[in-house]
Amino acid sequence: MIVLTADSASELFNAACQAVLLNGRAVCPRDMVTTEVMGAHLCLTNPRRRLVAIPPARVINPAFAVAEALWILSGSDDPWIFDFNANLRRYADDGVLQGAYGPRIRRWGGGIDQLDAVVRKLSSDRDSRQAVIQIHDPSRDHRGYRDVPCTLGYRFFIRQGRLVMHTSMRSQDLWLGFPYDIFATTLLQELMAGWLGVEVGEYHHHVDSLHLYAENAAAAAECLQHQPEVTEMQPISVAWPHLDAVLTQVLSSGSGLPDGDPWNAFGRVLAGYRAWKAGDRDQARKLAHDTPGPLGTALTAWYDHLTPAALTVGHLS
Ligand SMILES: O=c1ccn([C@H]2C[C@H](O)[C@@H](COP(=O)(O)O)O2)c(=O)[nH]1
Repeated sequence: MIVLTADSASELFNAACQAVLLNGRAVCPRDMVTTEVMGAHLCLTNPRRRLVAIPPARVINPAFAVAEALWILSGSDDPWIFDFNANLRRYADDGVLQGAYGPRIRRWGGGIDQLDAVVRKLSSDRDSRQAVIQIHDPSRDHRGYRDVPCTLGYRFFIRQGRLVMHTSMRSQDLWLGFPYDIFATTLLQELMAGWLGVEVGEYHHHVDSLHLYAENAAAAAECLQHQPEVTEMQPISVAWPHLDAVLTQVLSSGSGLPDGDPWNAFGRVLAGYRAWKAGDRDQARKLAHDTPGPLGTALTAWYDHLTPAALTVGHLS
């Protein structure tokens, strides 16, 4: 069991890499060698410091981080997400990621919007311990699909005027999964805090199997030689009744959102990445340059890091 606390996702990521490399044991599920720590409690004290960056050892694709977070929040399982990360296609059955979180969060059992349920629960009982979002679904997750959700669920608590969030994961790939998962979950936490009219509190990430695949172990060790980059994203919010309209706007074109609005920055990052994939490198770099804050810087870093070989095989995370 490891317990780590940090003020930024970058520092938490580096501390977790160190802990897994030092204490991990080899296991081989699905015939893939990993180094694993059983039981990890990772606490992020400032959830707006959600971007993992350990340049040059770990550079993430912020466009995929944004795209995946919005894809989940919008309740989607649409394959458009593969445009932002071609690797995900490998986990699809019938062209769809059967473990997609979005439909489970927004339409559990075909109808229950669990975001709405949490908003209502904590609005009516501020101290409640019942604000749960369930993701693991035994009626679907034992059917043999390739994609079984790694996240079991989320819990939310208002304590000392702040929204504290807990996530439980059965399985976490520290290298490929963690930077994107923590981006999405802490964005959900911040939006939920806004819906409830409270500040953002601590974020707790509980993982059963925290692992590094053998192919990423050397890169994880390399991270320990570099300083974690600490950045903080500007506060973001949207009124609960407007969530779906804003998501649709950002995901379609991003246009019409005011400059300086963090949703506008999300739209630019998505548009920039689409331009990059369409081969318009100048426009892609311009959009990254014009995106204020750490997201724009991270997107430029991602473009700089891409190699021609990586592009040809579509290996984009
Ligand atoms: O949100 C996710 C989804 C998947 N994974 C990783 C964890 C495992 O390495 C792999 C799924 O494999 P199984 O645990 O299902 O065997 O994907 C994550 O880290 N985060």
